[in-house]
Amino acid sequence: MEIALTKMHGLGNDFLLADDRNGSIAEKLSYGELAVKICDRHFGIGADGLILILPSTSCDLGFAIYNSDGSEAGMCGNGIRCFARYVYEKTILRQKIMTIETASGPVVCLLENDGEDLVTSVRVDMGPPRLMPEEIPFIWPTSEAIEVPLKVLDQAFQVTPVSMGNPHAVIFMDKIDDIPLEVWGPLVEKHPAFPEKTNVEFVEVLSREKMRVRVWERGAGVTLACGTGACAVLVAGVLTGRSERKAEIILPGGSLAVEWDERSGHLHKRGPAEWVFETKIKLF
Ligand SMILES: N[C@H](CCC[C@H](N)C(=O)O)C(=O)O
Repeated sequence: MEIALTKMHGLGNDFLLADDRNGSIAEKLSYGELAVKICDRHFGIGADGLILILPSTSCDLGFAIYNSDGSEAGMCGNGIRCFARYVYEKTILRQKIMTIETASGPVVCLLENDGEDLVTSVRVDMGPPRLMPEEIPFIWPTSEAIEVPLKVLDQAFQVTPVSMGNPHAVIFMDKIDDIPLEVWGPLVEKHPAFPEKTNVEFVEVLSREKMRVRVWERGAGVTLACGTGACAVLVAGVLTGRSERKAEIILPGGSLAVEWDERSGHLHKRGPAEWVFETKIKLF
């Protein structure tokens, strides 16, 4: 079976995109199986995840995201920008404002471009944060969980759980450069308080408008950036009194401008989406 794949990235958070609007891939193998095969950085092409372009009866198009471990996620902030640029420049959907159906609800993207009609950045209305423990999900006895204790090894982290359609555990620290991310990350990701596991963001506050983040992603491990994570960090920064509602979120792969709009309650973020290469693979 031959599959056309396009590699793109958003701040180094890299994805393989496949157009399966006709369902020809899904007929042969599950998207989770395909993700595991092609995202492996040694036995496959290598990526943090697989993104599918799908039909939709309620929105302009459908979007699905599978992590490199084959698990499906409800949303992907960097991936949706790549998706929007892909469908626009491949003339699948030649409109600058598009509504995309995702597993966690509709998302609106606005394409920005230079004179040559090449997309230079994408603004995304990411919708509202979900903060009730049962929405995240996070096992907690009360309706509010802001900076609550989470025991991991000899650490008692203060966690602010936030969902952007996928779960995030935001942990503020004085310094993040020397933390054992590959030790703490998976322990928080798989902590029993998060029944569907969680993405993990360790945050260093530089000012009320600037925060630095290191990310351990659910189902993917260390990534250079996480768009939903950047939104979750801003929400946690506001809820804990550390940040304004508009801030620069600095990730290892680059920065995202994120705003928690007071009027709508929605998160808005703006960032790049880059092409890497196109290929066709034969799966054996
Ligand atoms: N690993 C995430 C999905 C990818 C999200 C991330 N790449 C982003 O840009 O938001 C999860 O399992 O919820």
